[in-house]
Amino acid sequence: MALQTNISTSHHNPPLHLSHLKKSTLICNRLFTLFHSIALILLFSFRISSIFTHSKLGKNQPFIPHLLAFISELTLSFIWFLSQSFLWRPITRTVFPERLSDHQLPPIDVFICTADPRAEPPLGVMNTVISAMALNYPVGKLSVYVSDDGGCPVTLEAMREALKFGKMWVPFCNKYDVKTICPQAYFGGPEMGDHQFRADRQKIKEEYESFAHKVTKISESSSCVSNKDHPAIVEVIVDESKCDQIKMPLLVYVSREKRPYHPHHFKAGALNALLRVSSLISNSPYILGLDCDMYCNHKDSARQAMCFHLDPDLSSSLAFVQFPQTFHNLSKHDLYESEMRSLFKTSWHGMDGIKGPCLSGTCYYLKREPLYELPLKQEDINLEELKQCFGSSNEFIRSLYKKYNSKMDLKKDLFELLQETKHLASCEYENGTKWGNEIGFRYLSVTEDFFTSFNIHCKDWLSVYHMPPRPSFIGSSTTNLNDSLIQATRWSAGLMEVALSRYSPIIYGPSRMPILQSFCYAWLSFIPIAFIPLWILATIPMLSLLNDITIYPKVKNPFFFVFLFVFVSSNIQHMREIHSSGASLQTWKHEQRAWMMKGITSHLYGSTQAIMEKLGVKEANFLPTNKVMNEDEVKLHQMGIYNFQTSSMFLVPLCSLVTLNLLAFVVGIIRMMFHKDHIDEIFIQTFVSLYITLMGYPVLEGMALRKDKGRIAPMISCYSLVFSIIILSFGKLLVMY
Ligand SMILES: O=c1ccn([C@@H]2O[C@H](COP(=O)(O)OP(=O)(O)O[C@H]3O[C@H](CO)[C@@H](O)[C@H](O)[C@H]3O)[C@@H](O)[C@H]2O)c(=O)[nH]1
Ligand SMILES: [Mn+2]
Repeated sequence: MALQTNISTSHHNPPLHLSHLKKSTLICNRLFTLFHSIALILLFSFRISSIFTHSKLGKNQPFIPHLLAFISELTLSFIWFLSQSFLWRPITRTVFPERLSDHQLPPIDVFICTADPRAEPPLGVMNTVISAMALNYPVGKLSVYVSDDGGCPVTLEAMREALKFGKMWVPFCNKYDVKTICPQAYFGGPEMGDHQFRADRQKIKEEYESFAHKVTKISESSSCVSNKDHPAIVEVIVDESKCDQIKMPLLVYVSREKRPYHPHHFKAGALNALLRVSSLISNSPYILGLDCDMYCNHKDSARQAMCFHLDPDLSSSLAFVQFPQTFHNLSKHDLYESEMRSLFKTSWHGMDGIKGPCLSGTCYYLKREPLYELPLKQEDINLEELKQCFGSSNEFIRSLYKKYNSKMDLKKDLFELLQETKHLASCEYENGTKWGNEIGFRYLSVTEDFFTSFNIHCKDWLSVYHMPPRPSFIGSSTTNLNDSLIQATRWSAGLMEVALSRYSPIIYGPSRMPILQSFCYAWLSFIPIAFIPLWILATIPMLSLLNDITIYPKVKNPFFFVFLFVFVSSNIQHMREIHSSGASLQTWKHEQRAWMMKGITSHLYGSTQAIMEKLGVKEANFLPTNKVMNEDEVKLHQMGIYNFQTSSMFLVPLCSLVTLNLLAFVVGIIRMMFHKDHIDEIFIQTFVSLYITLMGYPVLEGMALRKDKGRIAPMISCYSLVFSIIILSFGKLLVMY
């Protein structure tokens, strides 16, 4: 297919990167937005007139159901409207890293966060560490920091082993130009090459196995647990067993001080401690942020990122280069939408065409500078003021104005330096400073990536999204309903914390960034409010049907086609998006289902959590997702069968709503059969119930047909029955108003 592309280049000669804009997609998107908007305006006009004339509708036409239906339509339209900003100007990019020479490359500090050795097995974390050390980058310009929020001695011990193994692994990767630089992933792949290579590969494989065995063994010990009460630990890992012939990136272990009752601000707190500690040790101007399960899968990602960071036209205003998150454990039926396709394959490209994608927590190359707001001119520098802002450490403040440290001074003052870093990683250090509020990663929300990113963009920084054909980073995604819903609840809470704060993008954004960009951020922060229309649509049409109330236009009414158009057009838009990101139509079904399931449960609970935090009745919480695989679970996941082993809090609403809609559908059909003249009136409502029943079919199957471990337990079905009765009695109230 011939693509009409608009290419814009950087002014480096020859260019370091190109960006492509597909004009045809752009025109198509905008026309679509136009037609859909017109349909929505017509739909509102129907609603408004039917609400205002409801008194004329007769005694069977109460007001509340119409009002609720209108609220659901308004909310959905609002979300839809904001989401159009992502389709305004999507772009893609190409880079030419071979045009950069080694001496140009700036130093990079890699930050790897881990929090819980039980949920995040140390062997997996070490694979990430090793893959980062094997990046194709000048050795002296790469430092790897591990933040261990678990404060676990096993992680430290594992790092010593990782450095030893790394000394064999990195030369092997260099010698054979190995692409998969994460050992675990590499040995899971095919083996190709000549005799010499096979022999070397076999040798290094044995070394890896022995390393993996050691780490697994120490991970089984009773000391492999989280410690929530300990002083700061900072250690530069050195390998004494071999002389220092093989140069390796600097490897540093950091576990900030933890005390019960002292708020530690989860991952953002860990990252800020790393920012300070690393500034005394290597102080590189760029940071590669990684979650502990996200290994480097492309040795050139750092060089690719530098194609943007070193472009003379872009450099001074570019805050970060974001790569997509990709996952090794997806199933071809992505039941729980763990792939986050819409974000990484659509939304981020869209934002990239405005002022850049949102920071995504991991897989980013971020400049240090946007996290600090420093007085740039020498005469503006006031030490006291700086201390109030950045804390009491003179050493740290000096680092702010210093170029990165070379390894030379490091050896000399290591002891003193480490003392100071412990002070920087202590609980007390941030007291009374601006850390987490105006500098560093922000604490307001448990989705620290989202909120920090919003702050950076508000200050007019740019970002870039780069999605090379070979994934640069690969991690593990959630593979069961329970983990997915818990994770979605945390995200919902985090996003709503921002949406409900004074930094709400819809209010705080427009004066500080292009309007379309603030719409993108607003859309992201308002994702959770989808619970409102979803709950309404799952209950009101169904209850109205059961209680003889008509809330949608009759088939003969011209507005019927407006509703039909809106429904069909929004789904076609979704399908078109899926198609253009290369996924199959199955994905449409799975994404619709996941959206409904998460909307009914996670978004509701997350929003409630955020509201309770706002009222001061509950504290924020960050439960790391589980990265340990269970064989039965993996099987179900690969076969595309839902695993309903989760709490009743999640299951009961789902079971009740699906069953009630099935009931309503049956009642609707019976009524249509016996009173042909009713078809006209109840057609849409019956259809809504059918649609929800079909979307919820796996739930019905889980309740009634399945016998395996992943089914829905009979006890849950009993609770659901009780809950359904409550909903039905609520329906009786509706009729009255
Ligand atoms: O108190 C904490 C909690 C978590 N983490 C680390 O944060 C990372 C992300 O946590 P994970 O449990 O994997 O959460 P996910 O939901 O998978 O993470 C997504 O969402 C987070 C925000 O909620 C972002 O920070 C992540 O980058 C993004 O991948 C992991 O490396 C954890 O070790 C900490 O360092 N300290
Ligand atoms: Mn994760």
